Amino acid sequence: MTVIACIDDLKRLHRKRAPKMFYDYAESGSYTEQTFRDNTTDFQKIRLRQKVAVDMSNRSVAGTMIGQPVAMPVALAPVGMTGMQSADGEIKAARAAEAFGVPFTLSTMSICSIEDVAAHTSKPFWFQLYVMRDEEFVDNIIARAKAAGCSALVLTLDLQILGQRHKDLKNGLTAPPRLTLPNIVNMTTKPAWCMGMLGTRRRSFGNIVGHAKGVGDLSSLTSWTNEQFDPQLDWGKIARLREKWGGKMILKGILDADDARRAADFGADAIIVSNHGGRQLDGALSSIRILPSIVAAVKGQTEIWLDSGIRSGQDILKALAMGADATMIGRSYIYGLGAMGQAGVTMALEILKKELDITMALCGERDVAALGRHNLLVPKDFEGDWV
Ligand SMILES: Cc1cc2nc3c(=O)[nH]c(=O)nc-3n(C[C@H](O)[C@H](O)[C@H](O)COP(=O)(O)O)c2cc1C
Ligand SMILES: O=C(O)C(=O)c1ccccc1
Repeated sequence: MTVIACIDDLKRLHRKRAPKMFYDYAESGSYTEQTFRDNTTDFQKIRLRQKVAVDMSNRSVAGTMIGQPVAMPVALAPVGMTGMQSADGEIKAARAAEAFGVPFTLSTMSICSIEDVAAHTSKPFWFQLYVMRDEEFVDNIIARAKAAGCSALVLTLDLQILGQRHKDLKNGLTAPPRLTLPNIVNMTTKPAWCMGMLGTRRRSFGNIVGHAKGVGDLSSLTSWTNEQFDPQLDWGKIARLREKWGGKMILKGILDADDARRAADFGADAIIVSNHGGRQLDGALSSIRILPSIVAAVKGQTEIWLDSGIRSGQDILKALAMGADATMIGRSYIYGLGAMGQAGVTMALEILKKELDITMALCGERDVAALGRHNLLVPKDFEGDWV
């Protein structure tokens, strides 16, 4: 029996158990992967201030996100093709999140459809929207998310055109996912994954097949995305989308203080400081490094959440202490899913919560709401002197 102690252990198992093309898809950053690497290494540059001889009983890591109670300030970020990491992956992840008490976000590019996930969960989840050129499709998917009872719309703004990930190109990753011979050969070495996939009919984009124009065409992820996604998305369109949706709206992919101000003035219920896990603009700063400038610009006007690079409870604590109101995780739960299905997602959440709680105690804090810069040792030049 392998003991799973940390997220990295789940990552190793994910790599072993899922087909190379899908593990690579999850583990990729765009181009040189500089931003992808910075996301994790920048967290490591921040250190923690130990405090002793303070009462550490009765601790709580619970909080709220857009008014909804959460077991810890962590939500599952939208991840496309989750259902290729493990059969029916979106349903498994949503169920694990629901049982744990944290929000789940379903991607537009999911394998299980909105209706599939709604049928297999009992609490509302959030829906992430990618704005397509086909307006009828967009209207329709918003209506479907409403009908399924989704309690927030997460509008992603940083991927109207796809940053190239070299591994996907080399592995021949297509949209929707189809198998080439080398990929089939690799899959024969992943028997549990194959059994899972043979046991489900959910193997294509569940929200899209039969809904979006041209979706039947088999092309690379890059060309397909660029054909489907609306390159004209701007603040005017965002306002019209909010009218159509009529509920809570979260803007994802903010990485600039001026954009954050614009989003706050717009009245976003939350913004997600994110570089898409290093998968889009290679060369952008890590989320944790840009966070202080965004906190300075809009703290208190809208909730500020952060994702990109969180791999431990210590990282969550650092993000909160740097001024984020909450966090999101992508790969940290995807590794769990690829390693052990629903139980692996639960395990990832348990690991993060335990790490967050213990680290908080060692910092002399009893409540995540009390975390702040006083808990951190940040190098003087951390934010950098960029001009
Ligand atoms: C495999 C993969 C697929 C993703 N798909 C989507 C998506 O469909 N929609 C979206 O808004 N973000 C997507 N993201 C970005 C995540 O929501 C999130 O911003 C990112 O994973 C955070 O970085 P982390 O993986 O280091 O936690 C994806 C990320 C990964 C790793
Ligand atoms: O891979 C991604 O990061 C992503 O968001 C995406 C983009 C196009 C299709 C599927 C997922």
